[in-house]
Amino acid sequence: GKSCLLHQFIETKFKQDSNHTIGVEFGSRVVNVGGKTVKLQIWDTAGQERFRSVTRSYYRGAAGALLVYDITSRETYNALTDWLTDARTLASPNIVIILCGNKKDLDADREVTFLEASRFAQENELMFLETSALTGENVEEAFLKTARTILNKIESGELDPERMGSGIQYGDSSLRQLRQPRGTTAQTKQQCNC
Ligand SMILES: Nc1nc2c(ncn2[C@@H]2O[C@H](COP(=O)(O)OP(=O)(O)OP(=O)(O)O)[C@@H](O)[C@H]2O)c(=O)[nH]1
Repeated sequence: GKSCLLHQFIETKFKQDSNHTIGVEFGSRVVNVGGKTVKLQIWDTAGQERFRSVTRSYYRGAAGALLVYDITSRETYNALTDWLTDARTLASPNIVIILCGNKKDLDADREVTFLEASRFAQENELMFLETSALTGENVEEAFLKTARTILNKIESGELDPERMGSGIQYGDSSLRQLRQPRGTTAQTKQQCNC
């Protein structure tokens, strides 16, 4: 459901006749997160094993990741451990990961319970949501939750955007003050206006 989730997030509609992704595709959307304008650049990687060597090169420099399985397929759930290992070893150790149990609309065909997956998420320090790329349920939330958590980590100093491979780039140099206390930022702005 990766391509359909990305399409739903960017176009706000369900992608009919989605084919297997060849290698990697790309999408971006500008969003507002906590009053800040953020451009999210998203890589949609192929899930098929034959593309693994290509997709592995795209982990580096990612600030966040959506780890997706299909709630109607235990096989996709069982594969999560391998995908998670790849994400943690190939991306930054600070990477923010949200687990998405997709195809929430197909509850009658469910093979993985919400409780089981939320336990897995908790054990592995992942955020967790069940989504539906078909109805759009929780899709925006999944991307925005990831963006908000990344931004919070910058504000708390846990994540340094200036570090090589952080996956974050300021669009405007004044935003570098993101890590300063709120009062300081306002004061600096005032000084600039003089
Ligand atoms: N019912 C339902 N079907 C979905 C949903 N999301 C995706 N699908 C279907 O699941 C199939 C695979 O979706 P994709 O988004 O192409 O999956 P993918 O993860 O990008 O696949 P790869 O590129 O091969 O890794 C397609 O037939 C979609 O129509 C959903 O939320 N609900």
